[in-house]
Amino acid sequence: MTARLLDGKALAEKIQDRLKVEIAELQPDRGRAPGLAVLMVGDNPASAAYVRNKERACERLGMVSFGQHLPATATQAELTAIIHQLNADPNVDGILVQLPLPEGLDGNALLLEIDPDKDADGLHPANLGRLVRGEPCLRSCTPAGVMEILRDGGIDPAGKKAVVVGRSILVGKPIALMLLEANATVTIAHSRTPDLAAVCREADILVAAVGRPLMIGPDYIKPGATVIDVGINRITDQTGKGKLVGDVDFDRLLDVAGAITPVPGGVGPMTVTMLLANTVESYRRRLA
Ligand SMILES: Nc1nc(=O)c2c([nH]1)NC[C@@H]1CN(c3ccc(C(=O)N[C@@H](CCC(=O)O)C(=O)O)cc3)C=[N+]21
Repeated sequence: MTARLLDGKALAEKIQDRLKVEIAELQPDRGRAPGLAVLMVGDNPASAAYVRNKERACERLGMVSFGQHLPATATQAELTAIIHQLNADPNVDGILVQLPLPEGLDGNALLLEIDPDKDADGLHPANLGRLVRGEPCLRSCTPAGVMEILRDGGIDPAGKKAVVVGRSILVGKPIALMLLEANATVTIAHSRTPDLAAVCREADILVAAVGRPLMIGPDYIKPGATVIDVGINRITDQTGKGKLVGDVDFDRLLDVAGAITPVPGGVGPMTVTMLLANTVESYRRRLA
C-alpha cells in the first residue's frame, strides 16, 4: 500500500485562485481592495522570508499589503500605537504581528490590542473564545488549513478517532476544537503522555504538531490512517545540506499511512492561504 498524498500546495493554489476571482467580483462595489497589514519587527531572516511570501501572495490576488517593518529597537508603546492606527484605518481588513518578536517585546500584549475583527491570524483571545463556543469567527490559520486539507481530501472526521500531538495555542488546542466540531472523538496527547506511540496508533486521523523533526515513525501509525504533519523543522542532513522536514518520518510512513501530507508542500502553504482567506472574509464583512 502506498499512502495517498494530500497536496497542500496544490490546494493552496486552487483556493488562492478562487480568492482572486472573489476579490475581483467584490471590488467594484467597494472601490478599494482588501488590505492586509503585516507588522514585522527586527530582522529574523526566516520571518523576513515569510513576510515576503505573504506580501507577494497579496499582490498576486489583488490585495493591498501594508508592510510595517520596524527595527528591533522599537518599543512596546510604538508598536501599540501602530496597531491602534491600523485598527482605525478603513483600508485595513487584516492585521498580523509576525512572530517571534525580538527579546523584550511582549507579543501576547500586542495581540490583545488588535481589533478582533481584523485579527487575520485568528489568535486574539476573543476569536479563540468564539471558537470554543462554536461561533463564527476569524479562525487560526494553521488549524483552519488542516481542516481544508481534510475536506478537500474527502476525509470526514465525523465518528473517527483523532489524536492531536501537541497542545500549543497556535495549533494543538484549536485544531482539537475544530476536529471536535466536525464530530471526531478527539484526544490531545503531548510530551507527558505515557506510551505516546500506543495512543497515536488508535488514531484514524493523526495530527502531529510538536516541533520535533521526524519524531513520528511507523510504530505510531494505525495502518491506513490519515497523517497530517504540521511540523516545519530546518535540519542539516548527512551531507551538511540544510533541509526542511516535518514532525513525521514521511518516507517510512508511506507504506503504512492511508493518506499523508508532505513537508514542504503540505500544511505550510495552507497557513498562508488561510491568512489571505481570513482577510478577504473580514473585508466581506466590512462591505456588508
Ligand atoms: N503572526 C504569525 N503568523 C504566522 O502564521 C506565523 C508567524 N507569525 N511566524 C512564523 C510562523 C511560521 N509560518 C509558516 C507559514 C508557512 C510556511 C510555508 O509555507 N512553508 C513551506 C516551505 C517554505 C520554505 O521552503 O521555507 C512549506 O511548508 O511548503 C512555513 C511557516 C507562519 N507563521
